[in-house]
Amino acid sequence: MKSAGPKIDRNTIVISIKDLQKSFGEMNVLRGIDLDLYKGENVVILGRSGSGKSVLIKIIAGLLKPDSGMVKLLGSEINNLDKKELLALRLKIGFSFQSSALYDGMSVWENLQFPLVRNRRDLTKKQVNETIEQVLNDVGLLQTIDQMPAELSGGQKKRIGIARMLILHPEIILYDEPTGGLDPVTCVEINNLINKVQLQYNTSSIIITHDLSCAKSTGDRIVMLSDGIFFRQGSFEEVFNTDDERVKSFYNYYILNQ
Ligand SMILES: Nc1ncnc2c1ncn2[C@@H]1O[C@H](COP(=O)(O)OP(=O)(O)OP(=O)(O)O)[C@@H](O)[C@H]1O
Repeated sequence: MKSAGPKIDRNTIVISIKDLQKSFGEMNVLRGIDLDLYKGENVVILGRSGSGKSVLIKIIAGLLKPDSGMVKLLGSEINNLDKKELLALRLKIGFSFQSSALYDGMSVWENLQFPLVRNRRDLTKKQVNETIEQVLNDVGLLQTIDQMPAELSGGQKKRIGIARMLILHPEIILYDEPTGGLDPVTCVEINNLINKVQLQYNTSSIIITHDLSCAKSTGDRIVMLSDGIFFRQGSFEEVFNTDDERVKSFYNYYILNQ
């Protein structure tokens, strides 16, 4: 069970998705997805490999076009925005990629400085340095400031990836398999960081994963994706306290693969 979380504002919807559909040829990957994400909430989308989680998050991020349906981010329907408006909106959305997506040829400081100065030309050198140090401190890795990505562990790279996203203070964060490829102890650290970010940066997040521990500790709400629809949702306990074979088989699959 997730420990005491933030106050969720159920009067403010930051992501609204209605009847979203996406096919590739004959394959109907998303067959009518509806979801409202409330301000301050972390929603975990759980689904087996190939269930369409990445396709969904790419559509929300505006990287992939749906066949039909609607996605509203912070009150704006993304299909109705021109390129400039979409870019401005994207600045309010943080993407935490599975791969961390750091620039290998740049130090940690440079990896953070690059997006910051590109988007905040108003900052002085001193403010840039202070902002970088603050965000590195928040993810617990100030000591890596001069290191290169190749010198970091997988968990540290994930943290720096999260720091690079946080440096622009996003309102919404999309996490793609945040604990993918990490050992169980490092997974717990990343889960704790996701919760800390939610509280400290007042973010609302969608977390896609097939890691039940991650879902349990970070999700204020869990939705389960299978056969192109969300077939079950609620707290972790509500979702898993069932005889539904699709839920039980997911659970068994997870336990077997630990
Ligand atoms: N650009 C594409 N062209 C054709 N098929 C695609 C494309 N992107 C995804 N698919 C298909 O859509 C289905 C869902 O893929 P997706 O990557 O969303 O799964 P996932 O739930 O994220 O899986 P995993 O947990 O393994 O990352 C898969 O069958 C995949 O092959």
